[in-house]
Amino acid sequence: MTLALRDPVLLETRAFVAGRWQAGTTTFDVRNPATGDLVARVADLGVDAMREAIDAAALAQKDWAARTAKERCTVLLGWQALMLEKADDLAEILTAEMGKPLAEARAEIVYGASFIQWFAEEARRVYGDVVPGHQRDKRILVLKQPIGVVGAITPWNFPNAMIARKVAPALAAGCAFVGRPARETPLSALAMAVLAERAGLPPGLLSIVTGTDSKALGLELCTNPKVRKLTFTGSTEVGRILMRQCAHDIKKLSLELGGNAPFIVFDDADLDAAVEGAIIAKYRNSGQTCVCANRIYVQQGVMEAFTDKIAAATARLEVGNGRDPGVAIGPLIDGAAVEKVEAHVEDAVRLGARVIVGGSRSALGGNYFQPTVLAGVERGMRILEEETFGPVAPLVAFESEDEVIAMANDTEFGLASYFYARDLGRVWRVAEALEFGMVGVNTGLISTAEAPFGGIKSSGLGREGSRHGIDDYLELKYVCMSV
Ligand SMILES: NC(=O)c1ccc[n+]([C@@H]2O[C@H](COP(=O)([O-])OP(=O)(O)OC[C@H]3O[C@@H](n4cnc5c(N)ncnc54)[C@H](O)[C@@H]3O)[C@@H](O)[C@H]2O)c1
Ligand SMILES: O=C[C@H](O)CS(=O)(=O)O
Repeated sequence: MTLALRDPVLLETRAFVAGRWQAGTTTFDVRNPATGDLVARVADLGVDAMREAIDAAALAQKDWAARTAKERCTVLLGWQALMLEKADDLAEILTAEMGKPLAEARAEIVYGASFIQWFAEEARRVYGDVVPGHQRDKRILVLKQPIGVVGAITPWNFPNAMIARKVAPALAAGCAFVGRPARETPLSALAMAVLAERAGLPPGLLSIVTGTDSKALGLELCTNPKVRKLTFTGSTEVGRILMRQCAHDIKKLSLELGGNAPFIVFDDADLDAAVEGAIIAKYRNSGQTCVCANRIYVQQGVMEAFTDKIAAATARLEVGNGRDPGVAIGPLIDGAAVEKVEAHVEDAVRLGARVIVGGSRSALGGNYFQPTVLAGVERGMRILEEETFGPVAPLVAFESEDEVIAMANDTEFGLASYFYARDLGRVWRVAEALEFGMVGVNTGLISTAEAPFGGIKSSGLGREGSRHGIDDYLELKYVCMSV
């Protein structure tokens, strides 16, 4: 498969390790989920390369931290500018390896770049404290210093933005960064490294170590004492493994994990707005986002009207290759993802749910699944208990506010949640009662660099973005000075 890139150098297949592009001795295939075509063969590196990257990061981090915040800011803003300048090529690469529609891929590039801009600016506002002393001869200072070498492991569903959301605060804070992208989607991370090098990031400060041995590469990041923080985005299951592996070194951890977002439509909602929000929250990235509406609760009085509207909107969504204009639902990442979605639908129907729209694999075959609306979904069906990670909207009826709050909170996860209502008292009550890290009120799209993204319970630890995001890459040092 040949990509039509204006800047073909961006399709880099070597790993970026310790300031050098390394081809390694073996490669792994990256294939287009839409067609199965080979996109590239990428360097398949192992633990030795990971150690080399970590060692180089430890050396480069000292000088980087010694630079002024303004100097770090300037380099990061140059990187951000290059990402925006090359957004079309970066989007082509992203769609080729991950499958999402091109328009969504380009939006992801802009979204990723916004984190680099945000934290470039935040770098200059890492303030410490001068605290009134507890004794006449004492002066209390609180310094904020970079934590050091940061290891990062990222998922395939947002191969640019999930790197950017981590590397930006890390570098802004004065840390060094060693990233290991998902084996399904390494090319976006490597293209970002090409631009980082062009932007003048010092050699060794940023490494992208590509390889298929997730466990060994991850274990090195978890157990190498030079790595002082691990930031992970992915499933809760893997997050638990990494948390255990980091325990020995008491590494600082950021975990952005799984979700099971409720989307609640009350009877005082603007139904057209609720449908618009549900379409975005459910079908963005073909349902493959951690904040997708996984459960759609509709108050009984408006269930029929809402069902008709969301069914009509869903039926209009075009399924196809993400490169084709007008396509809203691209392929899922692989066959296993299709099988999971299919199993959720079959389980729900077996237990009494009704297919309103879609309901099975697309006639296109391969990794395509029809956008689907299910009615009559009830507790006990897998589709409500597990993260479907696909284009299926399960509709669940409810009667009262208390009932739906209890159902919405009845999950181990606590990442995103959404609801549509116009009564002000209800908005406050429901927003405060939902046990999630994020709540969208009358909107289905909440993710932005300005806000703290993250969850509670089994959805993870820490926040990415906002003025809070950089704190996870800093250590507080208390200086007690006797004068
Ligand atoms: N909270 C968030 O911001 C967020 C964002 C995107 C995805 N996710 C979650 O990620 C999941 C989907 O992504 P995925 O399938 O890539 O998740 P995953 O957990 O299977 O993999 C994530 C990353 O971890 C690596 N990995 C897998 N096993 C590992 C191990 N034992 N040691 C070290 N690394 C290992 C993978 O290669 C990949 O790079 C969903 O649960 C989704 O909700 C969460
Ligand atoms: O699923 C991964 C991302 O966090 C989704 S978002 O674009 O940040 O909402």
